[in-house]
Amino acid sequence: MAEASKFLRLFAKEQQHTEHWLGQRLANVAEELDETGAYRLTTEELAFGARVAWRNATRCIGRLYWKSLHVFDRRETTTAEGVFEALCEHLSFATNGGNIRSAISIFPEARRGKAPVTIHNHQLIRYAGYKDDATGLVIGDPASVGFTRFCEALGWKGNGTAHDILPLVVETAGHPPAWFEWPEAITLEVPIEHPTEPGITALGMKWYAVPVISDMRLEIGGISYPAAPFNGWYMGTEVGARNLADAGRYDMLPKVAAALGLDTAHHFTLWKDRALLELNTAVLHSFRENGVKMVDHHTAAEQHEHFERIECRHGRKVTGEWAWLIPPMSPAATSIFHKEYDATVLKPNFFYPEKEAR
Ligand code: HEM
Ligand SMILES: N=C(Nc1cccc(CNC[C@@H]2CCCN2)c1)c1cccs1
Repeated sequence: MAEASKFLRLFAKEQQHTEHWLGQRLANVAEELDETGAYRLTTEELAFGARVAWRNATRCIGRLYWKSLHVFDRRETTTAEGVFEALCEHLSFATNGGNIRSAISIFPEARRGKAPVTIHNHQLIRYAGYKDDATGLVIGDPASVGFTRFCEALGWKGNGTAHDILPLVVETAGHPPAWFEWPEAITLEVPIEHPTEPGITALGMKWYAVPVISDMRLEIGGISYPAAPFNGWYMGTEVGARNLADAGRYDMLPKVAAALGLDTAHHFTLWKDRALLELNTAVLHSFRENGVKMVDHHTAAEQHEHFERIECRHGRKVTGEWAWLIPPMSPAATSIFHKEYDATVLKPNFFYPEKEAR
């Protein structure tokens, strides 16, 4: 009841409900908890809770837009086919022809610690990774090798290319995991081209438009929603400085450096930094050319500053995790680097499944 009343007080305060309304709501919830050991949020309370969970996400640089999160209340959807259909609708709404809109789909809450719906994907759209155990070579995304093998064990078969989109794998109570191939029409991708270096374009890189995190648990007022996939748009460095650059991911820096004719024999030529810069330039250029929303890390940092000012103006303390808020490229060139952040984890919030300490 403590978590419930804390959340409902927050809801009443920020939505300007009267003391009378709060008294009534708390009495009803107390009765529901007494009778059934659980209580149910209204759709309005659920949507407010999901938006505040984003506002409280200490690692998120994109929180300025927390109020505009579109919430799909899918608490009545309990079949695998229903989940797939709901997520196709979510992806279409979010993609919006490239003018990406932030959204979350919230499936039924856990009951007695059991999840009625489990989504096994880390992200709804992600590339497969095929590892040859003999040579150790990987085709595709090395981060997906384990999940790719899981999908193959379920009967899924990819085309063995570096950009095979993995299926949705959803498990509902009492049934084995089911997999579903996403319809072509809703998996928008962007070919990565460099505005002036044809050698980089010739590398044939591409990335998907919409990141949808589908393996985090949403907690609101003591209720846990284990399946609550949410999407925003990408910050360019996520694709250009990590997914395509990391040695443990697509490891493209040596190839980009070769395309630029750089001297890679010594660190002091800063060839890695020059390759990173041109790769990230290509990523931002390509998303913009294709009309797919993406934010550069300087603009994102400014937007976070704006978020901080608004939160202070509303008398709310800003919480943040510095090491995650700073971008992986030129961090000290953004204002975030030169500030300290209170890493307190407020609720509602998003957690990794095991509710591990963060
Ligand atoms: C709208 C555009 C958005 C942008 C540009 C953005 C940007 C980011 C970035 C760059 C990260 C760090 C990710 C990493 O380093 O792997 C992050 C983390 C996070 N974001 Fe956002 N975000 C956006 C929207 C959202 C939305 C809509 C939600 C939820 C409703 C959200 C919740 C989170 C959470 C929970 C984390 C931490 C993830 C973790 O702990 O692994 N973000 N965001
Ligand atoms: N732009 C985004 N990026 C993002 C947000 C949260 C989590 C992640 C994935 N983070 C995990 C990876 C893998 C290790 C470090 N980063 C990406 C968004 C994804 C969904 C909504 S916004």
